[in-house]
Amino acid sequence: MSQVSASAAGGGAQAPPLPVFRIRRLCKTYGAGELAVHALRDVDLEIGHGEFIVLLGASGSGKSTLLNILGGLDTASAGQVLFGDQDLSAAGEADLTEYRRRHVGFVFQFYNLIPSLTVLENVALVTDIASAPMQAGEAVAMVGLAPRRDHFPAQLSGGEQQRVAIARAIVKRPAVLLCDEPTGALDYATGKLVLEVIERINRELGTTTVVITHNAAIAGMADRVVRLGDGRIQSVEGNLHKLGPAQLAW
Ligand SMILES: Nc1ncnc2c1ncn2[C@@H]1O[C@H](COP(=O)(O)OP(=O)(O)OP(=O)(O)O)[C@@H](O)[C@H]1O
Repeated sequence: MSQVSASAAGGGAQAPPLPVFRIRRLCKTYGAGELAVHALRDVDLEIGHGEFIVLLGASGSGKSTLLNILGGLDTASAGQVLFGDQDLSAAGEADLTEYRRRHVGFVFQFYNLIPSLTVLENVALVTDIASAPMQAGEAVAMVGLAPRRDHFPAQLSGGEQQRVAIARAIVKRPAVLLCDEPTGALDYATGKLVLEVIERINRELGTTTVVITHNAAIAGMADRVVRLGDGRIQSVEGNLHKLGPAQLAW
């Protein structure tokens, strides 16, 4: 995976980051015949190393489908998705499982923590299947929950549980962090705290990050904002001046 982990060697400050993902004419169709749903139609996109992408679009526009294909949870019907030099669109189930384990952290709207395990244990669980994880305690500290590491999920607020889910996603030092509505179940202030954690991980670990949201204000945090509509890319816009979560208002 040298193409993914390398920086833009010798490229100078203006060089664009090396692509982590190269998506070409990606199509995803669910079902067949009259019942066919064209969730993605000819999507072309490159996502650079360390980029923070916000994915916007109406309900049903294909955001989760794209994220799931990037994360190896779903497969393309046509077209190509390259992760570095690995062709995810040609990968079998075993290779996709290995890809997810090694390279991808997922954060969903609902936290899916194991209720009978403490914060630290929920995070440590993942380190067994990772090749070069950080210490579980380090990941818990990164999301600001060191004082709560021995608490159980039921003893935590929604935002704290989401931060545990983020610690679990990043403890294996994934190349890619994929977040599907990470603040969807949270109130304003808590949502901002969670966005701060995601932004910090992107900045400090250089983790390429894709965040799906219905909240257009979050777009201010992105390097680039990708809008989907009816399975197609409607626009891709760069932010010259990224905003921190504290500067966002909605
Ligand atoms: N497993 C599936 N079987 C059939 N159709 C599906 C399946 N998954 C998604 N779809 C359809 O594909 C289209 C895109 O769905 P997708 O979940 O990617 O949209 P989305 O933009 O993430 O929507 P939302 O914002 O509501 O989560 C929708 O029409 C959806 O109904």
